[in-house]
Amino acid sequence: MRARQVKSLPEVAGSGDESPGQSGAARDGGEAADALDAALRAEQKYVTRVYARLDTEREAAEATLRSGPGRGGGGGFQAAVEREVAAEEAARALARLSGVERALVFGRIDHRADGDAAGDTFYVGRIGLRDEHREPLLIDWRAAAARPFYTATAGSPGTLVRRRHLHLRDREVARLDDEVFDLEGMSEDDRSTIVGEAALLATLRRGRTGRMGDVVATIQEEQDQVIRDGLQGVLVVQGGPGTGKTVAALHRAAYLLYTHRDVLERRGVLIVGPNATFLRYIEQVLPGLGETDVALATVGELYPGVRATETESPEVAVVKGGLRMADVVEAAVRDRQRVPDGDLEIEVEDMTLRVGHDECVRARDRARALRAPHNVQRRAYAHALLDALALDRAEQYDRITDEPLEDIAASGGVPAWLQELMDEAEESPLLDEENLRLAKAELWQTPAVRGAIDALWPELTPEAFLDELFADPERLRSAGEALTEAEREALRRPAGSPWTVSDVPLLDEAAEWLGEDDPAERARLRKARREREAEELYAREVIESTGVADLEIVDAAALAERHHDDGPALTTAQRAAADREWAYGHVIVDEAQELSEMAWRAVMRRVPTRSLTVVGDIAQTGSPAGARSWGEMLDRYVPGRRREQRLMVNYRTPAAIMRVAADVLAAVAPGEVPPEPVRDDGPPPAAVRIGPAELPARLPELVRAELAPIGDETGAGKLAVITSGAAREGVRAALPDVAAGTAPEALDAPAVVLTTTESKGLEFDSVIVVDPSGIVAGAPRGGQDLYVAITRATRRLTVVHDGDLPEMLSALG
Ligand SMILES: Nc1ncnc2c1ncn2[C@@H]1O[C@H](COP(=O)(O)OP(=O)(O)OP(=O)(O)O)[C@@H](O)[C@H]1O
Repeated sequence: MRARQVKSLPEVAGSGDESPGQSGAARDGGEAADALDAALRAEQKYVTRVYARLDTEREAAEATLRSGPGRGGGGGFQAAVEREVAAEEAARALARLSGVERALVFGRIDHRADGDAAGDTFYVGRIGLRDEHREPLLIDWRAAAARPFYTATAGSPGTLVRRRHLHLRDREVARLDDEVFDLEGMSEDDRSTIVGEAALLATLRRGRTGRMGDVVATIQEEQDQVIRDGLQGVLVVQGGPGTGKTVAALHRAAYLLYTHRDVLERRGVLIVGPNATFLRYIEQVLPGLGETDVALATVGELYPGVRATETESPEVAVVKGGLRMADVVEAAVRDRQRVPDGDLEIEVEDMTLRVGHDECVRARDRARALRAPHNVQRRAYAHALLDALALDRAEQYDRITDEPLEDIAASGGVPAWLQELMDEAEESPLLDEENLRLAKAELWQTPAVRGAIDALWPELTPEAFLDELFADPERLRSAGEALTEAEREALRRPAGSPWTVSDVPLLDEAAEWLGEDDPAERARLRKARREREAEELYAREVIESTGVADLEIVDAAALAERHHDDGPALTTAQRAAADREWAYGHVIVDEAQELSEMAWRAVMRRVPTRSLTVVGDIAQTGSPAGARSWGEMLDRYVPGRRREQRLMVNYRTPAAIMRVAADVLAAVAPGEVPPEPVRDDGPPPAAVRIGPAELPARLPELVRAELAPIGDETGAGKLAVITSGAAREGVRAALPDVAAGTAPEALDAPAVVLTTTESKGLEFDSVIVVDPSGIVAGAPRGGQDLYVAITRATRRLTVVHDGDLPEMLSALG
C-alpha cells in the first residue's frame, strides 16, 4: 500500500504558517481558508522577490552585453581577452537567466530546528540566485543543498520537517502542496518513494504537447538516485515503459554538467537517442534544464558527414550489427594491401623497372608491422617500393653507361686510369641520399608508378572502401570468411547506394583501420587543436586572474575558439560533433536496447574513460540486432564493472492500459515485471473491428472522436495512430489530412501516423493501434513492438483489428 501523506492546501491546516513542522490538525473551514490565504500570500511575497532578482540580473547582463567587448580600447591582448570574458559571461548569463522564466521556483524545504535555533528553510528552483548581500535566495535543483527535496521520504525524511511544492502560473503562486513528515510511526513501503504525489499527479494530468515536459519539480526518489549517481563507470538504468528513464537521463546530463563542470565543459556530454523525432522531442528540455553544451545524435549520425535515417531489412541489419563485421572490415582492409603475383614491373620511359616479388612482400610486411592505420602504412609501403624502383633504374642506367667500357675491358684494352675509376664507382653507392630523394620524388610524379602503387595499396576513404566492398562479390567473399554465403549475399548492393543506419558503425570501424586519408589535413587539425589548447589555457588563466571566476557560466574553450579564428564561437558540442576522434567526458545512451554490437563499438570509441549512462528496457528491444541482455552488450567493455538501477514506477500509462500491456509483456519477456502505474484515470482501452475496406470511412471518424475529448480537456492533446508496416499505406490513404512519419512538423500536429519503430520513446494522450497481428508478425521481435505501441498512451488506447485479436491482447476481446 502506498503511504499517502500529501495534502493540497487548504486540507493541511496550519501549513501556511511560516513555522515548520506543523501537521494538519483539523480546523474548521474558515480557519483553513485563512491559513491557505496567509500561506499563499507569504509565498507570493517570496516568489516576487526571487523574480525581481532574476530581472535585476538579466538587466545587468543585458547592459554588459550592450556595452559589448569594444573593438578599440588598447591595453593589449590581456585587456582584449578580459573584455571578451566579460561579454562572454554576460551572454551566457543572459541565456541561462532567460531559459528559466517558467516555474523558476518550485519547491521549499524546511529543516528541523536545532535546539533553540530555528531550522533552515531553502527554496529550490531551476537555477541558483543570491540576493544583493550574496545570501542564497534560491537553491539550484542540482546543488547538494537541494537534494533532500528529492530524497526525503516518509520513511527517511532526514532532517526535513516539511516539503512544499509551489505551483506557479506565470509569476503567480497558484497552488501549494505540502508534505508534513511525521517522524514517528511511518513505515517505509517500497512505493512510498513516490513522494509529492499530489504535485506529481497534477503534472501527469497535463496534456501532451509533443515535447517532453520539464519534470524538475517532481523528480522521484528512485529517479533522483539515477540523476545523482557518480560520474565514473557505467550506470545501467533498466526500467519498463513510462518509468521516466529518458527524463532521468536528461536531468542526469544537466546534473553532471553542473557538478563536474571542470571535467565536462571541455569534453562535453553526448546523448545518443533512437531517432531524429525523439531527439527533437527532448532537445528543448535541455536548455530548460540550464544546459546547452550537450551533443545529441542518433546512431546514424555518429560518423561526421553522414546522416543516415534509412534502416535495412532485419536479415541485413542482423549481419551488419554483429561483431563478426569487425573481422570482415579488418580483413577487407588487409585485402587492399596487395603485392603483385610475380615481380612488380612498370614501364617508364622505354625502360621496365622491376621490383622482385619477395622484396614487395618484405615491403608490405614492414609497412603492416607499423602500428598505424592503412593510409599511413601506405606511405611506408610506397617509400619502400619507390626506393627499390629508384635503385633499379639507377642500376639500369649504370649498366647502360658501363656496357661500352666493359666491352673494352673484356677486349683487354682498358687503360689503367679508367680501370681505377671503374673500380671506384663499383665500390661507391649508386645513389647518394639526395639523389635517391630526388629520384623517388620524380618517380612518384610518374603516372605509371603512382598508378601501380595505388592499385596495390590504395589510399582509401571509409566511404569508398565500404561502397566498393558491398558492391563487389569477390571482395566480399575474400573478406567475409566469417560469414555464410547467404549472409555475404545479404550484404551485396549496387555501388553508390545510400547509407543506412547500420552502415554508420561500419564506416566508423573502417575509419579506425584506414585513418585520415589526407595527411596534410590531419597535420592541420593537430596543429589547430594544439593551438586551441594553448589558447584555452591562457583564457582560463585570464578568467581566473580577473576574478570573474563564477566559472560555471564562462566557457574558456568557446572563448579561446573565438579568439583563435575570429569566426563564430563554436560550442563544445558543435566542435565534438564535427570531430570523429573526439573523446567525450560522458555519454548517455537512451533506448540503449536498440544498439547493435557494432554500434556499441562506435559509442565506446567516443568515451575512452568508459563514463556512461545506459538507459533502456530489454523488454522493448525491437531491432533484430539489439540487446537481449545488458551483459551481452557491455561486459566486454567493462567486465564486472557496471552498476544497475531499476525504475519500477510507470508515470505514463494508466492502470487499465497497463493491465493489457502486462499480458503482452508476459508473452514476449516472461521474466520481466511490468512497472507499477501511478495513474488510474482515463477510460478502459477498447478494441474495434474494422476491415481494410472500411478503413477509409471509419478510421477518420475514430480519429475525430478521439481528438475531441482530448481537445476539450486540455486544448493541447496529441494523438498517434501507430500502425504495422503492412497496414501503413492503407492507414495513410485513409487519413490523408493527418501528418505522418518523423518530419519535424509531425510533432507539432494534433495527430500523427507512425510505425512502431518511429513511435519509440514518444508518448501521446491518445493512441490508436492499427493491425496488432501485423505488428506481431511483421518483425522478428514483433511482440516487443506491440508492447511499445500500446504503452505510448497517457490516457486512451483503442486497438483497431480485422481478424482475431492476437492471443496476447485477449483481455481486450
Ligand atoms: N518524476 C516525474 N514527475 C512528473 N512526470 C514524470 C516524472 N517521471 C516521468 N514523468 C513523465 O512520465 C512520462 C514518461 O517518461 P519517459 O518518457 O522518461 O519514460 P521512459 O522510461 O523513457 O519510457 P519509454 O521506455 O516508454 O520510452 C513522461 O511524460 C514524463 O514527463
